[in-house]
Amino acid sequence: MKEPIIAFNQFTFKYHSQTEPTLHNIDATIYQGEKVLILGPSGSGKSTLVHCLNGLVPFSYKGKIEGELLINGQNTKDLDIFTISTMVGTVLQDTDGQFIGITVGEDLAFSLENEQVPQQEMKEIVQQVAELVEVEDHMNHATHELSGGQKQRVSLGGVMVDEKVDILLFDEPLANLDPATGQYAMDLIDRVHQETDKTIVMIEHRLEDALHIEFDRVIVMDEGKIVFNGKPNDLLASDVLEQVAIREPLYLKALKYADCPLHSQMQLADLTRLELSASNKTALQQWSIVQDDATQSFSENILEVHNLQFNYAENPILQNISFSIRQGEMVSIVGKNGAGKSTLSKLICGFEQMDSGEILLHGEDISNKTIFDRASKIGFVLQNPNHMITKHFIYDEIALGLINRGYDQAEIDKRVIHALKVFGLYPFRNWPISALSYGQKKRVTIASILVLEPSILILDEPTAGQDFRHYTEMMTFLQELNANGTTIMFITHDMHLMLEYTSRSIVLADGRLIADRSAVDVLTDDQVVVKANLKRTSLFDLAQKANAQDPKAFVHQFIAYDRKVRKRWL
Ligand SMILES: Nc1ncnc2c1ncn2[C@@H]1O[C@H](COP(=O)(O)OP(=O)(O)OP(=O)(O)O)[C@@H](O)[C@H]1O
Ligand SMILES: Nc1ncnc2c1ncn2[C@@H]1O[C@H](COP(=O)(O)OP(=O)(O)OP(=O)(O)O)[C@@H](O)[C@H]1O
Repeated sequence: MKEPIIAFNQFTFKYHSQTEPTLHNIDATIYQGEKVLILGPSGSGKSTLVHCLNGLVPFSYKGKIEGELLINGQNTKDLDIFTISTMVGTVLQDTDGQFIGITVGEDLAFSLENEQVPQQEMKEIVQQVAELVEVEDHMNHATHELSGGQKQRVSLGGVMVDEKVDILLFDEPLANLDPATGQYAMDLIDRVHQETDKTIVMIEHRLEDALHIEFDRVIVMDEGKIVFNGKPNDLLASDVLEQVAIREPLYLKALKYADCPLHSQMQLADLTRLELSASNKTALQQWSIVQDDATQSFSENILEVHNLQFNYAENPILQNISFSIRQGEMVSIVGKNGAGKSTLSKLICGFEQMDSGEILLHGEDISNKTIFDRASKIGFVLQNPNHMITKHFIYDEIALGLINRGYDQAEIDKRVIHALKVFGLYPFRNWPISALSYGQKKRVTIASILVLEPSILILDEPTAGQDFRHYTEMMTFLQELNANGTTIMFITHDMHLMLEYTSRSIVLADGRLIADRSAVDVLTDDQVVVKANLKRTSLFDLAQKANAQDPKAFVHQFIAYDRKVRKRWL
């Protein structure tokens, strides 16, 4: 039997600024070398739990602790943050808060420098790790010049360099990674685990992607309490995930919709090993075919991009990009980390100036328009909410754009209160933004743009860091907005989101547009999938495994049925 490495005993934690504890009576033991996944809806206390483990609670985030937390048998109340950091390494949810070095190379070398590792050895280790996380071409780049996914890779590399820590904590390591890199990151974490026997604790909303590797245990949290602590297959056979509104792997949801009972012996956590009986297969094949593929017709182009070219210094970032968006469309922009998706959005909104090409809005060239001018027509929601937020209180943040545009107080109140309600933020309206979870902050930033009622809305990964209920609410809200005439473009790494909500996908790889087709067509074209680091949805694989006649129709059927079921939540 392995030794306990982490033990929460009747552990309760209350932030000073809160009236109620965020964590209640947590009892959980994690053993040396275990791989544990922590799930839970937004605001359930997952990050707080992780912060207790790495010492940020109570050293940076003050509050009151009751009960005890032991790491390696030592009570954390007797330890300082430096000692904790020698035992626990963390990849934070917001990677920007974590970078120490100015360049990628310096950042990766930081912990080795602290340990006074000889120069030559340090260089070799840093090079090796940079190659592992595929950032070796960016060693001299400043960390703020990286794309979201590249930052995530450097953070992963940062903890892997650090050989002395026994426990590795990952707070949503997949949030900004493209699907293929996400799988690669999970494999990498698994490999580090196999080679070092470190204890791995991971928080991840993308359950299906996390289950790409085998976890020993899953802990599910809800409202600061543990509601499940057991094997992945047992969890997947239970209805716990449904109760706390966490998205189950799609292939399992499809089995449930087709009335196939799930048992933990069916190897539910791994689609490649999933055991389907003959009757399961028949049930899936008979899944009635509903084509909801009504082709929409759109009128004029609202946005046109012609031969756009953009370099950062000497580096070509976007080359020869041309596409158009029609009034009323909802389009996804997908592709590899660093492909240029965020840069493209910044060029459209005027945060960067293109080197050549043309951008037309309603047929008019907007190249000379300022960011402020463009912002009343084109709303842009950044990937990282902390890059957008400037105010202390939620209400003020959402009202800011309206105040800048000179709306009267009554109109401001009306719009802000409506947005607070729609985004589930009304109960928190008087809170400081610093007391919100990452997902909650993200919703504040989207609300702050939507109150301006732009005619095109561009969102950079709107659902990253959101739990499933908020994901559904957000996407339903965007759909309604779209149905009422707002044209929407969003960047996403979530393949099912792209399939479910957008009729058309623009695919970028290495600065070039490599496909502009229906989402289903994109995801069934293996060449495009490989080139742009995308991933087929598991629904296709399940349909094939069940010998269903038409896997595409199976996916459509799932989307239509699932949408009806989820409408009941709203
Ligand atoms: N620094 C803080 N000060 C005060 N309260 C906080 C602070 N950070 C978090 N909280 C409170 O703790 C609750 C849980 O936040 P936490 O970040 O642990 O949730 P989470 O499960 O990780 O959510 P998400 O999935 O959205 O990141 C929040 O709803 C908020 O009320
Ligand atoms: N300020 C900057 N200076 C120099 N290079 C930059 C800067 N910002 C981004 N880059 C580079 O431009 C390329 C495109 O970045 P961009 O953020 O547009 O990618 P992305 O497709 O949105 O990626 P992700 O999916 O990881 O968010 C990357 O190689 C990145 O390193």
